[in-house]
Amino acid sequence: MTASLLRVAGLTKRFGGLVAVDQASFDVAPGEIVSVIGPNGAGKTTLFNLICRLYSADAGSVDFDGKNLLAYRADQLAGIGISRTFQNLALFEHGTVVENMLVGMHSRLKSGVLAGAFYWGPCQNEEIEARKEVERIIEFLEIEEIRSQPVSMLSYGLRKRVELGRALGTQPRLLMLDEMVSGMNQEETEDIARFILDLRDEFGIAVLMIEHDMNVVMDISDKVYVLNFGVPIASGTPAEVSSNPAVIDAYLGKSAA
Ligand SMILES: Nc1ncnc2c1ncn2[C@@H]1O[C@H](COP(=O)(O)OP(=O)(O)OP(=O)(O)O)[C@@H](O)[C@H]1O
Repeated sequence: MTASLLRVAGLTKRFGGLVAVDQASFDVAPGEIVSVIGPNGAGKTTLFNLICRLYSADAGSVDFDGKNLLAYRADQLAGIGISRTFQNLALFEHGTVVENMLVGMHSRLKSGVLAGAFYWGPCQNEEIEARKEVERIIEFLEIEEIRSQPVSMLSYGLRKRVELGRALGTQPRLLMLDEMVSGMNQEETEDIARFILDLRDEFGIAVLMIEHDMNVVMDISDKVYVLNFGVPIASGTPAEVSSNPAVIDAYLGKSAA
């Protein structure tokens, strides 16, 4: 049996009378790509926000690498190996590609703000290491040519790639991607799908992603977890889930079945 990196058990969130996530339970193994899918309002973003500690859970547990994740604050997650992108781009618009990536990395650098301001001793070494790491990520994501451009000048697809790069800057073991390819054209989508596979294959990074693009989900996921009205209705390989009658009903409606 593969040890799990992330284990979600019975995770529940209520907003007043609405149960937005109702006893979600699933595992992500090291180096595994797991997609969370479901129709609009199914509870996917709420599930992500629970795992990322933006919301507190009403019931259930989340363990990451054997640690009780619910005991951590959102700002501590990068330090223990979890990184996330957001549905809406969250970049520093006037900064260059390199600057945006460095901002992401500073959350995990150990030197204090004062040392950073004066570029002292250990801080100087960390800064050099951070810049080397940024260069590795830039090469991996094939964005050398735009490294000095302000993010505001870039196409949507390239901005998303920069956001992915920034998330990688914290050297995560689990990367959480929220609708990474929404709004992308086919070529941009295929590029991102390839990068996600390479992240797993080359660096062993596990990926938990919310994704509406079913081609991407079916092509690259090891496992798929399906929510509908907050309730888990299926989990399994892409082939198992796509032939599951409950999933077909949830997406197409019973009348189409
Ligand atoms: N902060 C909140 N307060 C009250 N209700 C909320 C809140 N956040 C989400 N909800 C409700 O919880 C349910 C699940 O929403 P959620 O955004 O998690 O779904 P989703 O699957 O991510 O949807 P989408 O695919 O449209 O992004 C919805 O009915 C939504 O209206």
